[in-house]
Amino acid sequence: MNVTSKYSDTLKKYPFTLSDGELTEKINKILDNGFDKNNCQEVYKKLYSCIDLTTLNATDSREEVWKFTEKVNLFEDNHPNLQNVASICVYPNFAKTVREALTVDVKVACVSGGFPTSQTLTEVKIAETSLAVADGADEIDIVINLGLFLDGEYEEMCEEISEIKESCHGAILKVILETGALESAEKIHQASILSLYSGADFLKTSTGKGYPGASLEAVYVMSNAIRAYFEKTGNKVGIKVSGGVSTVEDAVKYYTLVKEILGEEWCSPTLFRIGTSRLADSLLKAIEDE
Ligand SMILES: O=C[C@H](O)COP(=O)(O)O
Repeated sequence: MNVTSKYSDTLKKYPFTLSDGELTEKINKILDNGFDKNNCQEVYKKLYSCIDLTTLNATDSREEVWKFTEKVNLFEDNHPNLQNVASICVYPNFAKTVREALTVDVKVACVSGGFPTSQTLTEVKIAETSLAVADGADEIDIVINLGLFLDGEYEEMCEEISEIKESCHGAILKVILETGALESAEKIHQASILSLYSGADFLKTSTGKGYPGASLEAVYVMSNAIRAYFEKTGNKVGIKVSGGVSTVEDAVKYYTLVKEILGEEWCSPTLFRIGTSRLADSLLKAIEDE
């Protein structure tokens, strides 16, 4: 058996049969039953602790990233009863700055691998990842090679992810599917399965750059892929919702889908994250308003 058929065979073990109409119906049913009970202060607090607080601007500088980190440091003095965000997510050239500035127990996450397009040489992706980890990154967020995936070149796509995983040297690897660039729910399902079998510790929806961000459909499909993979292998992989998540209502909807599909165990920063540059203040306001 050659390697290409290995990945095609893996996909055959995870058939996808939902029509778009059925997908919408299933999502609506989960939200009708679960949204109201999750729309409460306890969940808002949990959601805050699941945030990957993100700054990914072309204009980011060491000084700005340092100030960004200081706000996270001060959070615990100002909100002694709340759990801090899970991580600060930056470009890899700021790993050292965040690591040096952090005085609280929050992870350093770096986008890598030619983020956000993933259009660079594998060797560059590996070097970028190793250097970010050496500079203090605990977590690495990379995008799949979308061109390879859409061309059906699964072997090359998966081998590259596995090689980058090795260059993480134990850091958590989040694999971004860029779901807004995929053509169907079935493609999102297939990209999920391939990424899971390539060593992803988290599946992540979107980069927040250039394509539509997270959607309920994507999170439903990815959560079900993670569940099916867990049932077959016993491996628990996390899910990160990102790209355009800015309202408390949207965050609670995503939480509700993940909780109903994957269960309570997935509802903590170990297995659930929201990557966002905009949600934190709204969530904090909702916590303080209640
Ligand atoms: O990885 C996280 C995303 O880039 C954040 O996207 P956002 O700026 O739309 O919240």
